[in-house]
Amino acid sequence: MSLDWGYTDDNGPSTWAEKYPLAAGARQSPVDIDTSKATSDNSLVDREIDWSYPSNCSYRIVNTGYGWRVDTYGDDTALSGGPLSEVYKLEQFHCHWGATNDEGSEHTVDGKSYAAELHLVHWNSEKYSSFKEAASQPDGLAVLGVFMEIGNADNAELEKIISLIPKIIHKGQDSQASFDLDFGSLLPESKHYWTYLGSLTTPPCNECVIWTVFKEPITISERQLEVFRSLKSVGEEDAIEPEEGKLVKNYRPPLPLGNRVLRECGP
Ligand SMILES: CCCSc1c(F)c(F)c(S(=O)(=O)NC)c(F)c1F
Ligand SMILES: [Zn+2]
Repeated sequence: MSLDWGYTDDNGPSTWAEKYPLAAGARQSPVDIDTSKATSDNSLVDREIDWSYPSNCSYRIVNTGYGWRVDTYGDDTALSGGPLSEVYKLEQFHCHWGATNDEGSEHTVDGKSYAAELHLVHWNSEKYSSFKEAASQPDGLAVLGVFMEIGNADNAELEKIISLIPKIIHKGQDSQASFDLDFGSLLPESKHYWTYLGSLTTPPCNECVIWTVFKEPITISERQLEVFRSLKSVGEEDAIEPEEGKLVKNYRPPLPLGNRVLRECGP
């Protein structure tokens, strides 16, 4: 069964606008972060970006066919400050990666790619009554982007998620788990970031995201990244060869920033 969209030559990012016209919009993500174009904004410093996540929660991890996604039950989560005028709740987090370690992030910095990029997706629960409604509004979602670079050691917090991946190798499989997750360890120590107005980086590419991309990467080991690449984009019932259907990459290359403002907080 052919996918409506994906990351192969036949259905990849260059074809998305044929079925998802928003993908051709002027407020698309990701972008290349040209650091020479970033402008400092004291209002970002005055209202420090702040988050609160539970240390222990039950989560659902699912193979979407485009990667893994951890659904959080965001009642006692909160993201505020920085570029945000309201309080946002965490809906889910997921990751984008490439076939080799020299590609994989969606945002790039002065043309440099990282090996992967973690996205924590929040929705404006102060203004809107559901995630679905928020995803259709220009200030509906707030996504934290965290670059991931290869390190020698495993990332202990990510390992709690990665250990569940063998249970969701095929599209549509999911696993319920209750574990302590220190979200703080999934975010860099430095709160320095770039921010701009953008979109979902996957179809339907709604232009509903206030992006906050942290300057400091976190680390992931090569072994952990290989586990990501073992996920399959097809269901267990799809009879294919063992090496076929592997999700070796799921990133969208950068789109033009155009006349959008790119602001930064911190050097
Ligand atoms: C209607 C959206 C379904 S939830 C979702 C998602 F599945 C996704 F992949 C991204 S992303 O664009 O890839 N990363 C920021 C999102 F932002 C999301 F909100
Ligand atoms: Zn994403």
